[in-house]
Amino acid sequence: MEITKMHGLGNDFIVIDNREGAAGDAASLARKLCHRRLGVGADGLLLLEDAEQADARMRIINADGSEAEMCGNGIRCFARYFHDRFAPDREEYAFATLAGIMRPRLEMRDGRVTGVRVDMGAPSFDRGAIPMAGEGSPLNVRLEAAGQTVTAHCVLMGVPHMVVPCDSVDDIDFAHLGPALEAHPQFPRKINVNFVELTGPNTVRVRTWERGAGPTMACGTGACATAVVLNELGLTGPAVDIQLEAGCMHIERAAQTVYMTGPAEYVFVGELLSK
Ligand SMILES: N[C@@H](CCC[C@H](N)C(=O)O)C(=O)O
Repeated sequence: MEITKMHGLGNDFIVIDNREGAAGDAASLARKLCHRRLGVGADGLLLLEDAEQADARMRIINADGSEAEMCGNGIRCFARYFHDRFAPDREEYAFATLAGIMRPRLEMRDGRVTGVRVDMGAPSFDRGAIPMAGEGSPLNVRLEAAGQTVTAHCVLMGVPHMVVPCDSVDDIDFAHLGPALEAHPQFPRKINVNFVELTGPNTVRVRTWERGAGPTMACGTGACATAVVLNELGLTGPAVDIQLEAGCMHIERAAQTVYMTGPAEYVFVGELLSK
């Protein structure tokens, strides 16, 4: 079976053409291949499947085998993969995901893909949609986790996200707070956790602890969630640069949607000898 390793700002994926069911039991394949020592190493699997009302379906299986509704960095990689293999004459695609249809557009220079801009759809502050137990606005929640009290702002951006502003993302107890908040009992389907630090009027550093994958180098839906929440709180304008260890993602909040722009890179194409 052919596998393609790709990444978006270090959030890494193994892409598999699963139109003929090559992946088999996707959860156990993800756990095996994503393992950093016993497998290839990745934050998740991206499976390409047929879709009726879109160019293709993208499924995202986290490293722990759980299936997520959407993946921002993943869809940029998926768009580049789809372009190179199936539709090199086009630059815009519609991909079905569990969070609805996503519309990436490739940015090209001299015939090369330099980035991908994606219409990520509308954020939701509906408690039931996130989903989140209790009452009141998800935009201002106090939570007890890992012996600390945390003020969090929650939003559904295809997948559930919590945004936790802090003075410095380097000084938080990431290793304990991340998993404790991810699995906090108030979130029945768990949640992605973004610790965010404003570094300028419209620039933000983000450290994400992902549901089903733990610490990742970047999170596309997390970057969108961060931009939406900070804008909603009046702390930034509608467009922000999200600063990550491996580079930058640009997020723009529009009236009914959010646009994410960032890179999508290949690591290698290889053959898996046994599942
Ligand atoms: N890395 C992703 C999000 C992947 C899904 C997430 N782990 C979840 O389970 O919600 C991104 O770039 O958006």
